[in-house]
Amino acid sequence: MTTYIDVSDVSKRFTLRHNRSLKELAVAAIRGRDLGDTFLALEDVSFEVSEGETVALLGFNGSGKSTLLKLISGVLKPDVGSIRTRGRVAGLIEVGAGFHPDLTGRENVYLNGAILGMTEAQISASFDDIVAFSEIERFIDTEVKFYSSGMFLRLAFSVAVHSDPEVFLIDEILAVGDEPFQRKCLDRIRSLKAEGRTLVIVSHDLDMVAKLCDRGILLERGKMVDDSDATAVVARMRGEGA
Ligand SMILES: Nc1ncnc2c1ncn2[C@@H]1O[C@H](COP(=O)(O)OP(=O)(O)OP(=O)(O)O)[C@@H](O)[C@H]1O
Repeated sequence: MTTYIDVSDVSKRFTLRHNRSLKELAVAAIRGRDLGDTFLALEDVSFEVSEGETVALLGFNGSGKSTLLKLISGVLKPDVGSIRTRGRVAGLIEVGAGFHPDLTGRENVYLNGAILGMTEAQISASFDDIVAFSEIERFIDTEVKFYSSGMFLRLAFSVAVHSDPEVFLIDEILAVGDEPFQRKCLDRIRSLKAEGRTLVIVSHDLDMVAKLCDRGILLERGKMVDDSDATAVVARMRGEGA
């Protein structure tokens, strides 16, 4: 099986900012001390994802799931280690990311499609389908700064699925969609899975991920503590045995 995502010995540290008084800053400068408090969000994480696998990134709040997804999508770079992906990667990670607020929905479809590697001709050919799937026809010529978070999600999800990605990364954002749209997204995700696309999903909806995903990777305070069957990892999170 071809490897589509290769995460190798990855660590990511963030600097936490604090408000300091001028005096504290001056003393630190004179003594040559760094006031930056750093936080290790991911520590030595390694795994590979093969073509056609559906992987859930699991863990409690702050365990590093979104950071890991951002690293895979290329939005963030690791401090240590390397990440390699193969084929077109479409990430639905932050609501509204990749959209320009002053452009209309229509213009943003072209912008987003281009970011996802589609040619102008491909976007034009899929444009009507993209808009129909999103169900925001009436607002397609409105500037997206007036969109609700659900409308952003609708358009972003629709462009991403029509960009024909080999690897699809989805963070919690489906949660901002209303129930009928969430159901429609899940149907589409299931058909991507059936087509053999590679999926990595972050969600706190444990029943959904256990049903949808083959494999679960469990993070605890930035460390990978389990990598097995999604149902088994979900059971472990719920304290139902290892
Ligand atoms: N840009 C940043 N600067 C500083 N700290 C950050 C930054 N991004 C994330 N963190 C910290 O890294 C840790 C992991 O965050 P992350 O969003 O990856 O967790 P998560 O597992 O997705 O959590 P949740 O379930 O709450 O969404 C958190 O403690 C968070 O505060």
